[in-house]
Amino acid sequence: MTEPAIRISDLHKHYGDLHAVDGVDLEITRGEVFALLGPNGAGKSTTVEILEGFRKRTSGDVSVLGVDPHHADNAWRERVGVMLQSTSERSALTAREALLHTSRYYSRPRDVDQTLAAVGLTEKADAKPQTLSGGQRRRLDVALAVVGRPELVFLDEPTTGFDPEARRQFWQLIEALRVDGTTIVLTTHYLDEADHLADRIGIIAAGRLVALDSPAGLRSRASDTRVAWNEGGTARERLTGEPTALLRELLARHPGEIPHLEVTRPTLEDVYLSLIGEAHAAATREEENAR
Ligand SMILES: Nc1ncnc2c1ncn2[C@@H]1O[C@H](COP(=O)(O)OP(=O)(O)OP(=O)(O)O)[C@@H](O)[C@H]1O
Repeated sequence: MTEPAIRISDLHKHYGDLHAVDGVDLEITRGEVFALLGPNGAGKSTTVEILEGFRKRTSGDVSVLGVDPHHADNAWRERVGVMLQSTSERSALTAREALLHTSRYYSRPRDVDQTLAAVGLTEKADAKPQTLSGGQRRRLDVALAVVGRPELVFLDEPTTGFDPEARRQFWQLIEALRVDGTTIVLTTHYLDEADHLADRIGIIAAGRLVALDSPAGLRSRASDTRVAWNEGGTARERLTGEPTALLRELLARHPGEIPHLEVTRPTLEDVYLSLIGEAHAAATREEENAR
């Protein structure tokens, strides 16, 4: 079996009394696109920064591309792409110059102009970062993270501030990286993004991994489908685990069209919100028991 890209075992990070990461176990396979979701303050960035080698852990074992990131050297850095939050903000270099400069640190970099095109910045190649919009600057940050052709790339909230078209373009870039065999770890607050891109999703709440599954696997945890229709001028709605049986019943009652029929499968957002709600309820119970 090949070594996973990332292996985390019983990871803890404490800031004083706060357990920002509270016993996370996780393996991410090579070539996988993995999305880490969770509410603000859940511990996503802390976890990712430990994996990037930028933050010291309190305890636990971490291996990234076979190396403990806390003791990583330049050879390891070359294999790992990191999207820093708006690194490009205060650069005196143009977008193309910044990419060229960064690409020189790598032995097999991507073509700079192709990378600019992949993030939709060709027209802004000669612009200085401070003249770019927030979304464009973030696209440059993404380009800087991938120009070195890393084996593994960390993208922390990569599409925050992107317009819908830029987000679709970013999704295409991720698909292209996936085809290249790049392992991708991204954090996001956009559930549709995780649903669209990720092979697996990890949901983290209060420093603990509360779910780990494929998008389809997560969606299937919500059993109830919403069926809405109109009966005798009154809007009706039912949540059911057996929508087909309900539809048969309705068809028998309505020989023609069922008026205003709507059948809605639960979304990933429904499942996410219910998991986060359960995690908060469990944390509150634990706190009360500890008192
Ligand atoms: N340097 C620090 N010192 C003290 N507490 C910190 C520090 N960095 C983060 N925290 C706390 O640790 C917790 C986890 O923060 P983290 O940034 O990992 O969350 P996150 O899931 O990335 O949130 P967001 O979605 O808002 O980016 C938060 O309660 C935060 O306030």
